[in-house]
Amino acid sequence: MPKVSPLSEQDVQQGLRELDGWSVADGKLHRELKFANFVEAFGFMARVALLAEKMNHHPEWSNVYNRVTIDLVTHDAGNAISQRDLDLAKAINQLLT
Ligand SMILES: C[C@H](O)[C@H](O)[C@H]1CNC2=NC(N)=NC(=O)C2=N1
Repeated sequence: MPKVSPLSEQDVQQGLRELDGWSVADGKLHRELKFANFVEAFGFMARVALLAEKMNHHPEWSNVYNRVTIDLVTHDAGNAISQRDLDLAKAINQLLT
């Protein structure tokens, strides 16, 4: 039994409407970001890392020079998208404003 409820497809689509820059790819909330340089990209990642730790919800992500690719999925929901993913995506977007 998953410890966290997966969201319905409809709830995911509804959530996406309020999340600029995010899509669903391979069943995960997905966003690709490009920064001016590596320091900007890694600085962003450091801020997201603190946020993720505070929210106890952690991204799958990668960095190549000035690009950061983020995938959000909930392992405790059987690797489905849950409200925790929408909440983290929203908090990440707020960091970018
Ligand atoms: C024990 C701890 O609460 C869990 O392992 C948390 C930590 N971070 C997590 N992050 C993600 N992405 N999914 C989870 O299910 C999850 N679970």
